[in-house]
Amino acid sequence: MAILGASGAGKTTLLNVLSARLDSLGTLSGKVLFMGRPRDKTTWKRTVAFVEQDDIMLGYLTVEEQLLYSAKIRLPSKLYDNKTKLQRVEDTISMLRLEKCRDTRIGDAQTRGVSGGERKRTAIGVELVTNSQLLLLDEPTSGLDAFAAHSVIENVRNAARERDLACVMTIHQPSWALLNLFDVVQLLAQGKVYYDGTPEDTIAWFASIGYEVPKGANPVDYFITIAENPGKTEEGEKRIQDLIASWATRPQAQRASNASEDAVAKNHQDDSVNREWPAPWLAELRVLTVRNYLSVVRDLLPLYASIGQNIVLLIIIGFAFFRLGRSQSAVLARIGVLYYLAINTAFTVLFPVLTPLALQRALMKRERSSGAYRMSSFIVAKILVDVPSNVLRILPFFVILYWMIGLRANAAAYFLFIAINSMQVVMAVCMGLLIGCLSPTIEVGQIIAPLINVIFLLFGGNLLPAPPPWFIWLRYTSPITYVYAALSQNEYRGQTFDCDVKDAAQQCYTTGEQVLEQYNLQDFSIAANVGFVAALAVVCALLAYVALRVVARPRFRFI
Ligand SMILES: Nc1ncnc2c1ncn2[C@@H]1O[C@H](COP(=O)(O)OP(=O)(O)OP(=O)(O)O)[C@@H](O)[C@H]1O
Repeated sequence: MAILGASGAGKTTLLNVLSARLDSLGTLSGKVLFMGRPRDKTTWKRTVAFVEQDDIMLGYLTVEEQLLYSAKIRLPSKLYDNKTKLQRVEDTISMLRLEKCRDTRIGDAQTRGVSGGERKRTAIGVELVTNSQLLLLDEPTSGLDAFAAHSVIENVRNAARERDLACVMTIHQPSWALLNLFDVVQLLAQGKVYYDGTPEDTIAWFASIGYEVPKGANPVDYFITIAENPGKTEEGEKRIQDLIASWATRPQAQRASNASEDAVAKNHQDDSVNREWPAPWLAELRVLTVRNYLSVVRDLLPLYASIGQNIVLLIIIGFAFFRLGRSQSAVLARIGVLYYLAINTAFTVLFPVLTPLALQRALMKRERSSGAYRMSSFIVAKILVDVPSNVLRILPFFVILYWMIGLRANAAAYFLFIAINSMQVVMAVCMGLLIGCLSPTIEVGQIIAPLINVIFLLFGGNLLPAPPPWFIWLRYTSPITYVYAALSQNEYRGQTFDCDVKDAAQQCYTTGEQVLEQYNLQDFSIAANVGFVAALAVVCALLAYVALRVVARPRFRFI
């Protein structure tokens, strides 16, 4: 079925009402029946598949992978084993004529991928591969040339027939030939119907109420134009109201008979399986983790940027603090570089976590509107990929810097130094997740993230002489406090320094313990400090989960 109408006629709104995904306010009235029955709120999101106008896809995945992952998580495992899921992907690829581009990546603004028509057919395939009974498509042909548009509609029609799928789509200015591919066409103006029947009958109906298609004109354009009133004239408004009224009061002969009870009963499928999550938690986790992992290994630009960043930092920090000795100036330089390391990790990890979250979060919301997977598997999959990838990305920096600066030449201290910094990476990943999940948009997150870091660095070191009492909690919630203290204890404990100052009034540190005492870095042991960072990371991850449930929860409205 095609829904046609001028811009603003209410086509998208109608699809949103049918899918129950309407997120605007306003009153809804009327009835929505599916196969003669009211929609079941518990199964509807998995009964309906919706290809929205702005399809959200991961550009680094191939066409086949998009379909495969959709099948793996959205096809109910109770009805489809792995082999039948793969078969369904194969069938969908051939139905949508995607064989030629199955191994091509979708692409994005930076990298060219499949053509516009192939991208749209893939977006349709992602929905078609599922176990839904109704397929809704919002302007699947927009932005496509006539040939691509024709092939999309033809493929969808054949697939819908083969899968016995009810299919409703809005479509913008189709050619007459294209319109005739549909079984039913519905014309809308001001949210109301002014024609609903077969495409062939349109010409006769409009002629019968005085709108003969002018010679040479595209009938579709003509039928839409007569229901437009761009100048907001009284005459135009009257014409639209007449068109709506003529259809509402049409003779009985023109009324389509409602589906008979028999047909309803025959078509009614047992959809109790749609009440449950389609796949087990671990299967969801596996697919989402692999999908995230591929984003890291296929899009290498952030990795190259990070290698460049590490090289620049190594040159600057490594040579600025090169081979610190045992002099009094080296004692203070050590304190500076250890504090700097804690801050540097917090900043360099936050943004690589936040940036991809924008697309991932939008896609997750869309996929969860179809009841695809649990929120918990999304968060865990994100942590499972972001933590090791960020640790590995920064590890060479710590490994080399340690020796360049000439920190304590002791294997245990060296590995502990790497472990403490790695724990700080874990913390920064979880904090990035929390900020990304809490912010209404990722752009807002990118403003909040440095602000939070600046507050933490201010209260997490020795910058403030004594934090005001009502801000003391910031000192204990700042991960920098614990990382800085742990790194310092690891470096200073048991060390001795030369007292090489000439001025007798100047303080001289001869042992590392004196430094730790002076800078108040011994409140907790190294193990306790690392434990606090780990606990903060867990709290951030849990809060991220709660925040995501609130911010990115798909909303449904039923009438
Ligand atoms: N049945 C209705 N009753 C009242 N308001 C409606 C109705 N349908 C749509 N609207 C309102 O009309 C506006 C346009 O609707 P919508 O975006 O659905 O139009 P459209 O036909 O999809 O337009 P376009 O082709 O430009 O995407 C929206 O503000 C929507 O809230």
